Amino acid sequence: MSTTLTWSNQPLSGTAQLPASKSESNRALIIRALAGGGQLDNLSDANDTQLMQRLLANPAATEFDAEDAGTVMRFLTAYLAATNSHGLLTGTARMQERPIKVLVDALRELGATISYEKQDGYPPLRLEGWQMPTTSEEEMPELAVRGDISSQYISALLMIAPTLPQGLLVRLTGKVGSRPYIRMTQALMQHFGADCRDLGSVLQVRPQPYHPADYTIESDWSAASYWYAMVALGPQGSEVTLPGLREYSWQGDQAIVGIMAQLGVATEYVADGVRLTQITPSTAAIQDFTDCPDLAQTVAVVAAALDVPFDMTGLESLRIKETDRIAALQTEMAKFGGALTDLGEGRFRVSATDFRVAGQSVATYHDHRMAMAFAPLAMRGPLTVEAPQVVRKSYPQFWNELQKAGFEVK
Ligand SMILES: O=C(O)C1=C[C@@H](OP(=O)(O)O)[C@@H](O)[C@H](O)C1
Ligand SMILES: C=C(OP(=O)(O)O)C(=O)O
Repeated sequence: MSTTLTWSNQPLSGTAQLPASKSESNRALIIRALAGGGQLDNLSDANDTQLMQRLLANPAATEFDAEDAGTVMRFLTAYLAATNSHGLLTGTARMQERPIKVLVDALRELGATISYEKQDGYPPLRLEGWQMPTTSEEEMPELAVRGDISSQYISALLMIAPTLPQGLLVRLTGKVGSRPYIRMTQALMQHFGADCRDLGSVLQVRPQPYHPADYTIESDWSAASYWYAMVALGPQGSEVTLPGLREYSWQGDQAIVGIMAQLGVATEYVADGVRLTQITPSTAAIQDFTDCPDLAQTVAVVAAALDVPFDMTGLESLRIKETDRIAALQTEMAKFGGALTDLGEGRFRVSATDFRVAGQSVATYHDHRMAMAFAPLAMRGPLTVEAPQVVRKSYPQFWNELQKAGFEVK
């Protein structure tokens, strides 16, 4: 299946609906389950969140399928271990290639019995209960956890920490990627009454139980990035309003505001969200994506289409996400005249030679962000997106919203 997109040549205008943040939603669901209650408003309709809800609703199951959802796989591993559950935790073929050893090693140190069903270090996992090691009464267990593969391991450990008899001290080692996601975890934990402290490379959680609390999930800043791209690439005068985004956000992908200011989009905070308008883009730019890896695809495509030479660093984690996002970007950008060149030492350069959108077909590699990052190119010419249903992972209404905004979606 594929979807063909065409744009009318009119400026983009109006209001677009975003999904709620899947990162906030999936944390709130885990923490609420540990807190024993609380009202969550505006939970995401993303498949990743619907899935988390279904799996948490049936804790006595013997098999849990996290599909392609990284947060579900990682957060549930810790949650099921800490709640002394027994069962198999599995996922898609790609999920079985996404590493989980750092988290499993940490949980084993804390007393969980977990084994690998297939390949060491990767799902599926067999969980066989939890036995706290006998340490002296007051001793807070301390774990050294590397931060350079996925922050989701650290978030997963932090969220279960208030339920451990002595709490937990996590000492982060190496380069720490996706740090804002760790801060979001701590913020939500605190909202539900946990005592967690950020001492730089040491994160401390005291054994103080969660209490039920209510929370309204913010809209998703990563999803907003695709509307930034449409304003950047749209005809002169394009603008859009995105409700549900907050000026003081827990989401690191709010970094899109500063990045897109360099690529021709101004952000104004309005009563209930943001309004995006066009401004003149920079002639060249550089950006570190260590804190906001999910924005990399959107930005690479826009920079190439605008022919703004753009240097990107901090892309290490992109190779182990829904697909190898570096390879996928390189292959698909080349179809239009764009390039993402590896300059070595972690630096990539986006460039373009006669960038043109003229009916090309974009492959999506089971990756929602490949579909959504390339779709805005349709503002510049007709475009086909293969396997368009991939967007359901984080933004099921994406194509409907494009249609409402004036795209022909066939
Ligand atoms: O904790 C989270 O909600 C997420 C953390 C990030 O992953 P990594 O920590 O693996 O970079 C991000 O890419 C993912 O989409 C969501
Ligand atoms: C990487 C992503 O998700 P996850 O790691 O949770 O599968 C994403 O949504 O871009």
